[in-house]
Amino acid sequence: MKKKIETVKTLLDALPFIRKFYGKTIVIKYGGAAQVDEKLKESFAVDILMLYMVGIKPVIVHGGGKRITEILTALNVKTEFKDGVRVTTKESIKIAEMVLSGEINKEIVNMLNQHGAKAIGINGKDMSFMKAKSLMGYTGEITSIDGVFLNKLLSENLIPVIAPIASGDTPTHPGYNINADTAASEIAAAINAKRVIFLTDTLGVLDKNKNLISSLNANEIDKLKQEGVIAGGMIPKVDAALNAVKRGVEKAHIIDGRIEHSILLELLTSEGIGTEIKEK
Ligand SMILES: Nc1ncnc2c1ncn2[C@@H]1O[C@H](COP(=O)(O)OP(=O)(O)O)[C@@H](O)[C@H]1O
Ligand SMILES: CC(=O)N[C@@H](CCC(=O)OP(=O)(O)O)C(=O)O
Repeated sequence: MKKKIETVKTLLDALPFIRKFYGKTIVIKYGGAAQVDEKLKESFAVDILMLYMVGIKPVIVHGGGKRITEILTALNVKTEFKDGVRVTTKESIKIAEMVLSGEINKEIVNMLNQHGAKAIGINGKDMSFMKAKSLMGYTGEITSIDGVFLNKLLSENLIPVIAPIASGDTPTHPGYNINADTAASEIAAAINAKRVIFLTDTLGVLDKNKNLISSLNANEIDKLKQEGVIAGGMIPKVDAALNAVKRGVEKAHIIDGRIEHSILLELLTSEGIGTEIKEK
């Protein structure tokens, strides 16, 4: 009996948070360790299901950079990054789409649906909901997102699982590869999400002594980038988080996907993990 009361108390502890987010949209960038470790994949699926079952509307935008690099390397195709963003060639866009929209997207969709959710996998070419122009070869810069379409999916109680490939502007264009952090941020802004959460493979943003920085603003980000403390894949992530809050998303967090149930810890408890990115 005592144990049962404890369970009920635990549930009640989450109530104020559930109330705060009920009916609200949360964009989750699914990347890093949580995307490759089997146990963490399961924990991710359960977290998303929990949000969905209590009436919160998750939207998943996933990465898969490591897997793309693995396949390109196996095929002897060289690949290059500039400031954490892949320079995509005519050859690599096809592989990127195959990996992101095929293998990874369907794995996530299947995992969620097997747990009892109603998830639907899409990329920007579906309904042409996300369009882009060239930034560097076939790496794209998003030009438009159809938020009405995404909201329609949400109103049907579906969980959109989005691969970061955008449609080009001609019938034969192979499309554009978009950095998944950037895509998550633009999508969160387009649908006026309440939160955007970036799951990654570090505690959050670390300082030069490798200590976690719990909160960062635009000026501090600039400084850390100039000093080279924020580098590589963390550059598009902090830029994306900052862009989201500038465009009206209430809060943006970069959190550690290596922690089991990190999403629930962040949203449904007073713990607050990782780094919050603020405008000022
Ligand atoms: N200041 C920093 N704090 C934390 N990680 C950083 C920092 N600067 C660079 N990084 C690197 O950024 C990586 C996260 O970016 P990335 O590999 O693209 O992750 P993801 O797959 O989650 O998008 C970290 O694993 C780390 O190597
Ligand atoms: C243009 C660009 O950088 N596209 C990324 C898309 C996948 C991604 O962003 O994956 P992570 O989130 O796992 O890094 C890439 O090709 O790696």
